[in-house]
Amino acid sequence: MMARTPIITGNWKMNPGDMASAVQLAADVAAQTKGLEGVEVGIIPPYPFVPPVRDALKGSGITVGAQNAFVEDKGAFTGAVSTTMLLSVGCEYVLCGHSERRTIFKEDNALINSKVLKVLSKNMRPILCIGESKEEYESGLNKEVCAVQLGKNLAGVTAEQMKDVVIAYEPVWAIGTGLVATPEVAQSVHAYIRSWLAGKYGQAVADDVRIQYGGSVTPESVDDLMACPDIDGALVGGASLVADKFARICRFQAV
Ligand SMILES: O=C[C@H](O)COP(=O)(O)O
Repeated sequence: MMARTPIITGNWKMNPGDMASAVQLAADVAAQTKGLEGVEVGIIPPYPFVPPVRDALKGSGITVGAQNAFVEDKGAFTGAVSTTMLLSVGCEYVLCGHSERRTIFKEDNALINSKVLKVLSKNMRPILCIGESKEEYESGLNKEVCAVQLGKNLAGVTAEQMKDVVIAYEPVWAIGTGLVATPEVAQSVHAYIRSWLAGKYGQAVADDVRIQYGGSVTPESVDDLMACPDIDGALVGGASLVADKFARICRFQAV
């Protein structure tokens, strides 16, 4: 098994409110993570801010990704943005299946699967977000829900392609609520996800896939989460909008 390089990404969602603030935030994150080694740090801004954020991060080693992509390359698809366009402005990865896309924008598993395959076909990396709702969690169905999403969203993805896939386990009840999953709960689901991947692709492939945790990650919670053997990074929302908080998360101290 290769050592898995931890990956911390900041999903800015529909924030901050203007380009100047976005550039400032990116510059502050770059300054405050300077010299950091052994971890991949990424920022996932709204579409219009991708090129200026990319420029503000130049030389920092921080990568840039996109929050969404459409499955066609170009044409009459008003409001859509293609993977080709994202690649041309320097995006290295694309979030697929974020719960806000699943619920607010009604994306179903088949569409998410098409997006994962499209992103991979462009040699970009999908960050596939999965996770259960509060009701499903309370009914003890978290692993079953993840298994269904993995099966449907990774349909047609080969073992060879899995080296470019990052999975983000994001329990919906933990997103933006301050209710971070305990390290025990998160580790147990991450271990389950890895065993599911081993069942489909073999243990060697599963051992190399990075699995992020997402949902109310803060400087206070990151160290204990990152100390878990199957937690390989964090997908950070709210705390990624505050440079010193995000930088501290990137400097997690797993013991
Ligand atoms: O993509 C990020 C997640 O939705 C987590 O968001 P949050 O850190 O604000 O809970």
